[in-house]
This record gives sequence, structure tokens and C-alpha cells, in this order.
Amino acid sequence: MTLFCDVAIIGAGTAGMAAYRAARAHTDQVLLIESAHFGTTCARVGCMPSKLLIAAADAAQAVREAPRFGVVGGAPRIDGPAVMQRVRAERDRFVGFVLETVHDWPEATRLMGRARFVSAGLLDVEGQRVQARAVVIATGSRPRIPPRWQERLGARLIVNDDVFDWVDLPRSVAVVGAGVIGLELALALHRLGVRVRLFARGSRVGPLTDPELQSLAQRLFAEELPLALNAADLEPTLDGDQVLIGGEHFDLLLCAAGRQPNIDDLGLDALPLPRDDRGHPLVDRHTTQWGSGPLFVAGDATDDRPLLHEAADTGRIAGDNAARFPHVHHRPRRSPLAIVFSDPQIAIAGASHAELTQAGAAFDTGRVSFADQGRSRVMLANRGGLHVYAERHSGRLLGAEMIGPAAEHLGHLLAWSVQRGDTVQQMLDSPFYHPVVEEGLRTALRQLDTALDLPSPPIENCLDCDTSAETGA
Ligand SMILES: Cc1cc2nc3c(=O)[nH]c(=O)nc-3n(C[C@H](O)[C@H](O)[C@H](O)COP(=O)(O)OP(=O)(O)OC[C@H]3O[C@@H](n4cnc5c(N)ncnc54)[C@H](O)[C@@H]3O)c2cc1C
Ligand SMILES: NC(=O)c1ccc[n+]([C@@H]2O[C@H](COP(=O)([O-])OP(=O)(O)OC[C@H]3O[C@@H](n4cnc5c(N)ncnc54)[C@H](O)[C@@H]3O)[C@@H](O)[C@H]2O)c1
Repeated sequence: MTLFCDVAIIGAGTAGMAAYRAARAHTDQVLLIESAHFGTTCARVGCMPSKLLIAAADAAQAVREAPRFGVVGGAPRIDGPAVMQRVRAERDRFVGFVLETVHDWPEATRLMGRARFVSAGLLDVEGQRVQARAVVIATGSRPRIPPRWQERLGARLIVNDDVFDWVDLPRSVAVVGAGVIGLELALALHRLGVRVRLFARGSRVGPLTDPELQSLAQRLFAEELPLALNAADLEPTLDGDQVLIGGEHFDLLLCAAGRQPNIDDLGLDALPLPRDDRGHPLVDRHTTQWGSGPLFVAGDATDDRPLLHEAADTGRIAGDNAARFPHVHHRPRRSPLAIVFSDPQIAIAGASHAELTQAGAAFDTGRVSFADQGRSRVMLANRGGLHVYAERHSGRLLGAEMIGPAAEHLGHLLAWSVQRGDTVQQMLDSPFYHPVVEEGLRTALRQLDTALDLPSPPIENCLDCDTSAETGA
């Protein structure tokens, strides 16, 4: 028997759940299809458990740093089972909240099973046919594993999902991939006493695209974390029950070599849908529509900013438009914001340096180093730098990149300013308390203001501006 609905949503992660809520505002005939687990990647194996592990690592690091403040305790003793018990218990609590939400939704609107397209609008869910007026694809992404590694390393090859089910910490882990996941997890495990080496194909560590800040990041992380950069053509092998990579043995190899959208096994190959040169869906960012028909794609499945808040936003747009189809609405998107919870933290707000350069934008840069920044020194967190970019003729803030203290908070202020269209002058005229890390941002903005060399507004309209022309100085 075929099930009929207005909107079928494939995947019950963050994007799928947001799509479900948005579609249900229009119609009760919504079906949420999930092949593996309710609970979302973010809560089960992503954002939340990784931040729990990082919180434990930060606690260990605070003990190590204490003598620098004159507080003498002794080296931290890491109780691996206790660390992992808290990670799993808190993770389960977060997942529990998600499951409660899903279970509160009518049972008839949920279906367990792997969905594949038979034709546009007709799905097969493990033998069950589903006919929908519109479909939201919210199938997320999975770790990309280089060919043959799985066969060669068997259970010694792990991905992020496996880490958060550990009952104890391993003795050693080779982490492959110095992107966001690799950096966050390698640093956390290292600080928790696990012997770690982070292997990267090139020299880049983390997502910073500004060449000066990227090399600063490489230097800062190399001071603490064992790195093997420019490790091209890695061919790990099993040696007994150990992984042999780069001439070194490890208990496990954690593959963090990027993620690929779960779009390849949906039976969509025969449909004439626009794709990029990697085969990923070319989706309208403001409608989430794929092509001109009743197909919408949200979250990591698009491979466009694979982040939690983006999954929630695109899910909402997709669910709303799928229910309205064919009357599709264009919706605004937020200013980009990406944060890495390393130490020092990394943030990219608005346009990155690479995006501005590739677009040929006329922009100036303001810089600050945190090495001598007052509050950062007080906290012994004076490592890093911040670059702010503004449009040359208008002084409008376009973007920023930083590695340093409180990047998760400064990143928000900067992304909000980019989205509002603030000029550097408007930002300088905003309040700055003392002594705070934000004063570092003010230093960078003042430098940027000088570089921009725009006429100052009348003295009545600005506080932090050059008044020399008015005073004749
Ligand atoms: C280790 C890690 C840490 C992260 N940390 C952060 C962070 O700190 N901040 C941040 O913003 N982002 C973070 N992210 C990214 C964030 O988790 C993702 O962007 C977000 O979870 C994507 O949500 P989604 O709904 O697109 O996918 P998911 O939550 O993965 O949902 C997709 C669902 O679709 C199901 N599915 C797949 N194929 C089918 C099918 N054919 N039929 C039916 N169901 C199917 C899957 O089983 C899954 O449940 C992290 C990711 C990882 C891996
Ligand atoms: N704090 C956060 O917001 C957060 C945390 C974790 C993940 N995420 C999201 O998850 C996404 C995926 O993270 P990720 O770290 O898997 O991907 P990534 O794209 O950030 O990094 C993957 C890295 O692996 C390297 N790599 C690829 N193949 C390799 C190989 N064969 N050998 C060695 N290195 C190789 C790449 O050069 C790259 O540096 C991120 O882009 C981010 O959007 C976000």
C-alpha cells in the first residue's frame, strides 16, 4: 500500500527536524523518514559530545597552567573512564531531549527505513512506497575515508562517531586530517594524556585562510601538539594490532579527512538535476530548491557551510517551501560564522580572506596581536591574532579571521556587525569596557580606520574619530 503525503522529509537530523516543524505549520500530511537513529548527528556524535570532551581537556589544561599563576597543585591525573562516563552521560542527556521532541510528534508522521527515489515524488522506503507532493532531502553527511583504509585497518580505523562511545581513553591515536574535526579532537585527546600525532596532507592547520594567521596557527599549535605536516600519500598499515603510519605505531587511527554529503545513494542519478563538478547538488541558497521541481535540500546534504545553525536555517526554509510548493519563497541567509573550539580558538566571521581575494574585492586590513593585549595577558591567554577586513571606499566591515582568546564571542560580534552592514567608524563608536579582550578588536579597528583613510564624520557624529581637521592640529 502506498502512503500519500504533502511533504516527505528524508533524514531526521537537525535539518530534517526543522523542515518537519516548518512543513507542519502548513499541513498535517508530513512524513519524516529516518534510516538509522533519531537524535541528530550534532547531539549524538558531533557538536555536543566533542565539546564535552574538549571541556574535560580544558579542565586538565587549567591544572597544568595553574603554577604559572603561582597556584601549585601537581600534575593532573586523568581518570579515563570517568572522563568518558561524563561525556557519554551528558551526551545521552542531550540526545534524550531530541528523542522526547520526536516522540511527541504523531507516530503516523514518522517512518523508520532507508529512503530511495523511484522517481521524482515517489520514494521506496525498504519496500514501503511513499508518494509526496514535495520532498526535502536532509540526509546529512558521513566521514570521507580514503580508498582501502577501512579494509586495511579494520576496527583500528575509527571516525568521530566511535570516539564518544569509548568507556576509557586509548593510549595512542593517529589523527588524519588537520581540518576542524581533526584539530578539535587531536588537541582534546592530547590534553587528556593520549599520545597523539596529527597528520596533514599539506601545511594547513584548521580553516584560517588569511596567510599570516594560517602560519601563526601552525606555529601556535606546533608548540603544543605533535604535528606531521606535508605528510602526502599516507598509507597506514596494520602491524600486529597496531596502526603503523609515518613510521610510528598507534592503537587507533582516527580518520578526520573531511565529510561527504549523503546524496550519492538516493537513486537520483537518473534525474536531470543541476550538480557541481564534484557531483554535489547545486541548490538555490535562498529557497533550498534543487532544480525547478518539488525537491529541496537542507543541512550537510548540500555541502554548503556544513554547520549546525546552517542546517537549522536551511531545514526551516526547505520545509516551508516544500509545503508551499509551487509557491516558493526566497528567504534571507545569515552572515557566515564558523568557530573552532581549539585552544586558541579560531573564528571566521563574514567573508573570509580567501573569499574576498578570490572575488577581487577592494579591501583594507586591520590587525592586532594578542601577545601584549591587556586582559589576554592577565588570563595567560595572550596567544593569537585578529584581522578585520573592510571595504575600501565605504569602510563597511566585510569579514574577519582570528585565532586567539574568546574567539567564539568576538566571532559573534563581528558576524553581527557584518550582517548589519556596520562601518568601522560605527563599530569604533560602540562601547568597549576595560579591561576586556574586545579592546584588542578596537586596536585592530583603529588600525583599519587609519588604513582606510576615509574622511572623518563631523565631530558631533563620532566619538572615536580623528578630530585634528576640526581643531586645525
Ligand atoms: C565531530 C563533529 C563536531 C561538530 N561540531 C560542530 C560544532 O561545534 N558546531 C557546529 O555548528 N557544527 C558542528 N558540526 C557539524 C554539525 O554537526 C552538522 O552540520 C549538522 O549536524 C548537520 O545536520 P543535518 O541535519 O544536515 O544532518 P544529520 O544530523 O546527520 O541528519 C541526517 C539524517 O539523515 C539520515 N539519513 C541519511 N540517509 C538517509 C536515507 N536515505 N533515508 C533516511 N534517512 C537517511 C541519517 O541517518 C541522519 O539521521 C560537527 C560535526 C561533527 C561530525
Ligand atoms: N566547531 C565546529 O563548528 C565544527 C566542529 C567539527 C566539525 N564541523 C563541521 O564538520 C565539517 C567537516 O569537518 P572535517 O574536519 O572532517 O573536514 P575539513 O574539511 O574541515 O578537514 C578535512 C581535512 O582533511 C584533510 N584530508 C583529506 N584527505 C586527507 C588524506 N587522505 N590524508 C590527510 N589529510 C587529508 C584535508 O586536507 C582537510 O584539511 C567542517 O567543515 C565543519 O563544517 C564544525
